[in-house]
Amino acid sequence: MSRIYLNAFDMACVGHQSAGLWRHPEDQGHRYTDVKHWVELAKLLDESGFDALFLADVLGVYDVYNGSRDAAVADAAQVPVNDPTLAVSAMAAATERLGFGLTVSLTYEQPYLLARRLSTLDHLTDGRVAWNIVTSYLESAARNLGLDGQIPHDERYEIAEEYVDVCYKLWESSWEDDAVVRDAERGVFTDPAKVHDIGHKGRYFTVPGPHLCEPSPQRTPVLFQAGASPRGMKFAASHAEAVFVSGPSPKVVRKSVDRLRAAVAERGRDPRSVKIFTMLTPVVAETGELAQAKLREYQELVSVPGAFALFGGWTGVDLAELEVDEPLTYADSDANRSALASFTTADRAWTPRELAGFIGLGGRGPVIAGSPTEVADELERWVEEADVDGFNLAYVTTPGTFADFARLVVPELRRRGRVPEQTEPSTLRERLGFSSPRLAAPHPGAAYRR
Ligand SMILES: Cc1cc2nc3c(=O)[nH]c(=O)nc-3n(C[C@H](O)[C@H](O)[C@H](O)COP(=O)(O)O)c2cc1C
Repeated sequence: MSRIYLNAFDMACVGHQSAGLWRHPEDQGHRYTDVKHWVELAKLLDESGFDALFLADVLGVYDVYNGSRDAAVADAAQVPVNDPTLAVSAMAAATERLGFGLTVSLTYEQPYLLARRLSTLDHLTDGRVAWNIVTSYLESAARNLGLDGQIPHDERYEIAEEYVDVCYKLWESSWEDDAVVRDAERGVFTDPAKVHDIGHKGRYFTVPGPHLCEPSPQRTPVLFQAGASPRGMKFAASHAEAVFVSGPSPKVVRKSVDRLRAAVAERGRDPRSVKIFTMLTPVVAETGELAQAKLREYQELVSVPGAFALFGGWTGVDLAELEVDEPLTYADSDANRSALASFTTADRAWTPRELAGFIGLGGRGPVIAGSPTEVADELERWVEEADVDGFNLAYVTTPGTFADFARLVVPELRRRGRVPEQTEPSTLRERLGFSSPRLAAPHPGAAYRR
């Protein structure tokens, strides 16, 4: 019986994937500015057996729907949004096992800075950090970060290839393991002979010097990737140790998973070593009837404009320009291509009316409502049919969705041997099944190790 990995999927904002649900009396999303909110959530997840808290991020507002940001702003649809990385140290100090998957776009920040930030967090979390490598998708982000518009989709991945190369050099090869000697007698804290310049001069980046940080427990954080266009998948096949995908059905997700595992194998890596997570929103109660009643209550609070604002940002498609029963068509854009493909070419073309009923709760992934056994059955079906290793569980209300899942579904998954009893503290890489805290060959980053 294979293990099912569980991440809680959240964002440093009020409304993440379920637009309008901030109006639910139990929702605590508005406390995203309170560090205690994050610490309480981290403790809940840590104590109940979640593997990681996975935090999404965007660097712009969603302003495609109706050509305006008003719907997103009014509905708190991923705006206001704070920096996701800053509460992590506080959460790490209050937990021992929980990993932290941090989405940071590489499109608008120099690798030298990001490598330092992630090394710092790897130190402060005792090796429990993952970097979700994304290249962004919002025009509004590009414009506010000094560009006229987005860098073309595939070129962003070309930049990404060089970007991670710089990071590997900084993380893996700049400081030798025994560089820090702390020899008080000789007056040497770090042996200068064991700190090396990386001497990187490439097409996009120049970094002559050494990394600013001494080696952290994992050196390179666990590398997640999210982006499943053909170019995105090529990138993932080389670099990702874990991949985050999404889709409305196991059939749609399975297509991406098969392509991805085949591409990983082509690069000489074990396709099963790459852990694949898909997005899913659980609505669970003691009985199936209670769960269905809860679902109906949630559905009444969905904001369709808020949901369409999110969809517009993800895909670049303004649903206001379509008739309500007009099927969507696929066209390449500089937004998130796999998001649009999953509602057009991957299976069938959805209409705005259908999307309104689907993405309002749980965004681009499915909502599974039921009793603990029904939800566990569905998770097992997804694992089987989509061939995924785990889930990024999105919330309808926070922390309510996570607390219900922890109380009702985790014990059921444990009974089925899908989730282990509380494990010993370890690095996140080891928790995800790798034998060492460090990147393992044949990962390209491991080649830089001295
Ligand atoms: C499931 C999933 C989640 C994603 N989450 C984020 C995110 O939180 N922030 C972000 O900037 N991009 C995110 N992305 C998109 C990536 O930025 C990606 O590099 C870019 O949109 C191109 O995606 P594509 O290769 O699927 O076209 C996500 C993509 C997927 C498939």
